[in-house]
Amino acid sequence: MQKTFLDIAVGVLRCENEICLSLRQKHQSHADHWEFPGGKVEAGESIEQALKREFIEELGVETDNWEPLIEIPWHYEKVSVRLHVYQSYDFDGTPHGKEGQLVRWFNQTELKALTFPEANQGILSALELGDRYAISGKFSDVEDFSAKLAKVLNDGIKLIQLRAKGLDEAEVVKLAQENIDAIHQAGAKLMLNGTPEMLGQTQADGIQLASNQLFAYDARPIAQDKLLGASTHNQEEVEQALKIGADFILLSPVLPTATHPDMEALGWDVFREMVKAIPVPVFALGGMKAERLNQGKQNGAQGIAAISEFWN
Ligand SMILES: Nc1nc2c([nH]c(=O)n2[C@@H]2O[C@H](COP(=O)(O)OP(=O)(O)OP(=O)(O)O)[C@@H](O)[C@H]2O)c(=O)[nH]1
Repeated sequence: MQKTFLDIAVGVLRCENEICLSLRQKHQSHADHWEFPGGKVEAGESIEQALKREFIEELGVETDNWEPLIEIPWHYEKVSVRLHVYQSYDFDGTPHGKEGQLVRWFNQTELKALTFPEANQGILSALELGDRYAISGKFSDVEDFSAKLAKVLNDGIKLIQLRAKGLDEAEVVKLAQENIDAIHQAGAKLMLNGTPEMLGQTQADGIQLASNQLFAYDARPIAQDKLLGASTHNQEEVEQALKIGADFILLSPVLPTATHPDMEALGWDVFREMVKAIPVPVFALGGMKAERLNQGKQNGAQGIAAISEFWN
């Protein structure tokens, strides 16, 4: 039976590096869990109207300029919710708990140690990941790799996947270690296209599992404080990725691509419908150009991923 979702407007209110949270109260579901303020969207209301109303009612602040961050469908035992998560830096007044709830500002690192309702994992990932994901392409030698990487970092890209099909595992590990400081100094994160064992030998931030690796696991194969990316092409792979606790998903090919000419492109309509059912950030891959970023976001993507567009 198709379950109906309750539409919930959820607001990530930001001030410089900090985010405003409130603590759910004893009489509520998820008591003593932190949450991003918000609540049920009333009939006839837009998400933005619901957010403005909730922030006045619950926190006593006027807010404006809400921008979509991520949409999260989630089935709790007694209720199914669709969290429409928006963010804004624009508010007037000092947020305070008008309904007796504790309200506090936290920086992004502190968020990781807090207890949230389960559905919020995808919000935390969306806040952590940027909107461009660069995948390494061809390089002639180690110097060439570092030069191409420097350009990616200089372009402000914060998420990079080391994918080097011609190298063996030890060489990939070595390449990762040689470049990790430059990546971290630029405030970026490195994903290894490889195995959990390889991750353990480096200071990389996570692994990107290829679609055919996803089925080798029954549960999350790496620690919670590392990032698990999953590469997928269809519904079955997406479900497996979620089963093993992927923090984010790459879905491809969205558009026809020269690197995989044999694969039929999903197209934006199918991509958008699939993303609607996925509770973690999804990057669009396949035929992506920088100018497609907005189109990707309008179709529900966290952002776009590409090899040739970013690595040259
Ligand atoms: N505002 C907010 N709601 C969230 C978050 N995460 C999350 O799963 N939810 C869920 O979305 C619903 C929010 O609805 P609500 O805010 O109108 O409900 P409520 O406080 O009266 O709590 P209730 O669930 O006890 O009815 C709850 O089921 C809540 O657990 C979040 O970060 N912020």
